[in-house]
Amino acid sequence: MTGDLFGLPPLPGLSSCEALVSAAEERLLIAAIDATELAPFRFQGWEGKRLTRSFGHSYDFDRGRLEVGDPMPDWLLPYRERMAGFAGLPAADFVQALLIRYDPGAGIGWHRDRPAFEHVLGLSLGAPAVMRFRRRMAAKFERVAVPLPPRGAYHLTGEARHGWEHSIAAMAETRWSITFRSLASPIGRPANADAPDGNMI
Ligand SMILES: O=C(O)CCC(=O)C(=O)O
Ligand SMILES: [Fe+2]
Repeated sequence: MTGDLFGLPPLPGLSSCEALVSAAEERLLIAAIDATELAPFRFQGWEGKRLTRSFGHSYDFDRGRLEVGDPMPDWLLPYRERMAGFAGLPAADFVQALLIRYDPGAGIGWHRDRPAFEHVLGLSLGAPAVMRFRRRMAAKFERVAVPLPPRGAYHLTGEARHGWEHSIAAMAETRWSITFRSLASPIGRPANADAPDGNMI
């Protein structure tokens, strides 16, 4: 575990870990994600290029509210345990799992994760990527770029989670990710607290 993000300027609230899973586990996880029915991310009638599937509590961007979907499959649970351990938090707090496949040309636009969630844990598989962070400071944006190496994990909380937007540029090669999120409060927040503040497409 490191807070220094491979030598880049630290972003308070962001910590990362270079190899949370082995190459063999990475292959199994990619196969398990590909064996799961994924669908293009939907946002208020728009379709994104990345393919996603969530389990447990999920935020429905079309309806603008938190919903409870299918339970997490068993193969995800040991990884939820390991990632929560890396963050020093109880695994059971992570009530949402999100699987994403970014094929070439797919990325994720500038956004903050929905306020219904608090801690965000991410695991990167496949092609390396860069997570870009920005926040508006007076007239210009302050920016930080954080490498997301395959098999590495990151934990977003505090300032990095709430004070900055993040995005991933369109991928040239396929990347898969697994994200676990905890709820901001035991019952989440009202849907009307969740007005979108970024382009999720
Ligand atoms: O793919 C990732 O690691 C990040 C995904 C993300 O930012 C999100 O789903 O909110
Ligand atoms: Fe995000």
